[in-house]
Amino acid sequence: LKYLTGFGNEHASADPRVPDALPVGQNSPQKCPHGLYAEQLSGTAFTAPRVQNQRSWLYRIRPSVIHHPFSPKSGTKSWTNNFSAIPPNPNQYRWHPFPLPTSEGVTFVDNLYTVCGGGDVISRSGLAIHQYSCNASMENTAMYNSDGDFLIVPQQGPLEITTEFGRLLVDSQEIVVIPQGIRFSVGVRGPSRGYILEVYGTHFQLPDLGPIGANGLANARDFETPTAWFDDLDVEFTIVNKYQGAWFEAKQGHSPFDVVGWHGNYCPYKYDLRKFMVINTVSFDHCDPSIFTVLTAPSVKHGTAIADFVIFPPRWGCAENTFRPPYYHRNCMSEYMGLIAGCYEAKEGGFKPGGGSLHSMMTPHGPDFACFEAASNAELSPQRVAEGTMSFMFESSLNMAIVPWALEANVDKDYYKDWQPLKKHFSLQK
Ligand SMILES: O=C(O)Cc1cc(O)ccc1O
Ligand SMILES: [Fe+2]
Repeated sequence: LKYLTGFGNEHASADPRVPDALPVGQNSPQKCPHGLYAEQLSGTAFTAPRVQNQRSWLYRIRPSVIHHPFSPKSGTKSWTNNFSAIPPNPNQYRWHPFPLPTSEGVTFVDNLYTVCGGGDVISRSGLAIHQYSCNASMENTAMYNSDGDFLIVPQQGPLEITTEFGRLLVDSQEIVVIPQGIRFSVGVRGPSRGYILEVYGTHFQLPDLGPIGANGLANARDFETPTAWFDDLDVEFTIVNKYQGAWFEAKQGHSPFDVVGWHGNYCPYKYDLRKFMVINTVSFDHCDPSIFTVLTAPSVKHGTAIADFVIFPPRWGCAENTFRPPYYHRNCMSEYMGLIAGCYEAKEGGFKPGGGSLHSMMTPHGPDFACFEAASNAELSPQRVAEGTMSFMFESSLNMAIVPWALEANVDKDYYKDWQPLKKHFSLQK
């Protein structure tokens, strides 16, 4: 697969079978090349400031409008975007790895599972955190989200994603962003599992680098957008739509992946987390995890995100006279964590790949007992931190509610015991 590189670029792409598919010098000629239809997909208000404005023009065999009416889709009982009526729960939560399907033929769209979230889709500000697990490819089915953007983090199994903009292969240790409204279909090669961060009313952007300078963290050139690819299939297709947190489906007589060429800056993209340029202390103390921000979905309050996507990649630890793992802390933000591979530096046990944890607003957390004792007594030579690891955090300025089913299923009921053995080391003698 070929990709176009760069974050937020104004791209143009035509399927190599029809290299002159794009109109020249204008978006909407009286007749488009090759009898294609022009269709604009807007990702921001028409009048959004130029630096934020996002839209793409799609040149397709048929416009998206040719479909039958939507009716409610069944089988989505573990999904919600409505967090307003859920009883609050301030406890530390940890979940065992999310189970893989136990029967055959389970597709991505069939097995989506909400864990927690906050804000709301109607007033267009908020987030939701979900998991998926599946073992079959979506056939003649496409989905799109009217409510917001999906940032998908595969933990096990590569995803073969077909979109209106072309095809992407997204393996574990990579992430993909499918912005609001873009139709896509997910293929898998076997049992597959991962996490989804959904944000509404905002889009992901690269964080400012401030004094770091012009380079570093996730470099813009490492983001990859698909190149145009179309199929011309006159077969029955199901279009699945999530709208105001509810799932619908509609039939149409052709493939929605019929975009022969497109141009614009509103498109899906993927990023390989192993390309992240890690910045950290070379003197002393533990830096705040904001140094590991890959993407941020800003709120209207500057510097305060609806959600940050933060990773903890392998790196060197060399801080002197320092307790090197994460500090104990209480945060005015909500922190959901997941583990893609390996072991997380603040936990010696219990937190497993495919699992998750939530430390809600002001809920205390930090290294478990074994981690504290080991790191307090470790020799402070330069050390690789957690070779082969990749964990992440979805950090939000919103207060999140845990959905009722995630308070029951898969919960590690012993999580609080991680900290109970922490000893009193205090002594009046220095
Ligand atoms: O809670 C966590 O493990 C995430 C985290 C990591 C870190 O290095 C500093 C603060 C923080 O919240
Ligand atoms: Fe934390």
